[in-house]
Amino acid sequence: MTIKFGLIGGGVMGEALLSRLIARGIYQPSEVIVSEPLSARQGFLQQKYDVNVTTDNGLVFTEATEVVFLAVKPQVFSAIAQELADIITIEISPLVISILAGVSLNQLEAAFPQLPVIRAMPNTPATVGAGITAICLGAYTSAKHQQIAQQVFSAVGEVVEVSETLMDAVTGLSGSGPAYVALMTEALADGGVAAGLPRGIANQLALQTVLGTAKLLQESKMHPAELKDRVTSPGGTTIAGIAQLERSGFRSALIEAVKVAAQRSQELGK
Ligand SMILES: NC(=O)C1=CN([C@@H]2O[C@H](COP(=O)(O)OP(=O)(O)OC[C@H]3O[C@@H](n4cnc5c(N)ncnc54)[C@H](OP(=O)(O)O)[C@@H]3O)[C@@H](O)[C@H]2O)C=CC1
Ligand SMILES: O=C(O)[C@@H]1CCC=N1
Repeated sequence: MTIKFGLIGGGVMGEALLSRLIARGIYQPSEVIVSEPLSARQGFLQQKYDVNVTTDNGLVFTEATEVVFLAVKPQVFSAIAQELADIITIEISPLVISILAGVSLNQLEAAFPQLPVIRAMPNTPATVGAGITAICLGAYTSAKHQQIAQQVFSAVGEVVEVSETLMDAVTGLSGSGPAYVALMTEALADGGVAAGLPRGIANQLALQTVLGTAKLLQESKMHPAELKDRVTSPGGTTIAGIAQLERSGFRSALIEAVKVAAQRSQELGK
């Protein structure tokens, strides 16, 4: 069978994408090739998903007819671009989708001359189909390429299209955001334990509070400030907790975290 989808880098995000694309039947396992340096990881991916595996990134480019998906760390991008320089010819024209933080369309188009390129930023909830991905289109893309990217990322959650100037901000917010929310969930549970709850119950209460609040905000379309007002009884417990969060700079800490992560994304592209 023809190989349609090539993945370079079968790590956390590569596997998240791969698993959903196969589970949803968007690509058959035999239509997929994954390039991975570690043989143990290769074996794992081959056994779990029944896909073709290789250590040869060039083979991924020459075999995949529809999409080559780049999911390596930004720090190895220039080495990979050099390695592939002789392979990129006008005879091959897959859509290149990169999820590398900070790596710009200019850099991608310089590495893959004349090829259609899409820069994207998904996030880890993609693993359970609850991700959100921002995409921006390169100069050689067509409506067909946009449609392919929409289909690929819709398999793992929501998709938004943004201008490239916003991609670092997206990375600082939704790309890195799952880690901030995980940290907050852990801290909420720790607070519960400090207040006397058993660990298991504290974890369950913290997790369902985060999940339920997100669901309520999404389904009701309520502004977060309105929800906060609804929870705070005059002279009650919540306003006491919020006053402490404000004294500790909670909101400003989150704002600064997103800004610093966006700056780091910019630096990674240099
Ligand atoms: N994790 C996240 O939440 C998100 C990550 N991203 C972006 O996704 C990319 C991948 O991140 P993530 O999945 O977390 O990282 P991982 O380290 O889990 O995955 C990268 C994979 O690439 C492999 N690899 C390393 N060098 C090469 C090479 N020369 N050729 C082929 N494969 C190679 C690694 O193998 P080995 O382990 O053997 O080195 C590893 O399996 C990054 O660019 C990141 O910016 C984007 C959105 C969210
Ligand atoms: O931490 C990182 O660099 C990557 C990009 C977004 C999430 N993880």
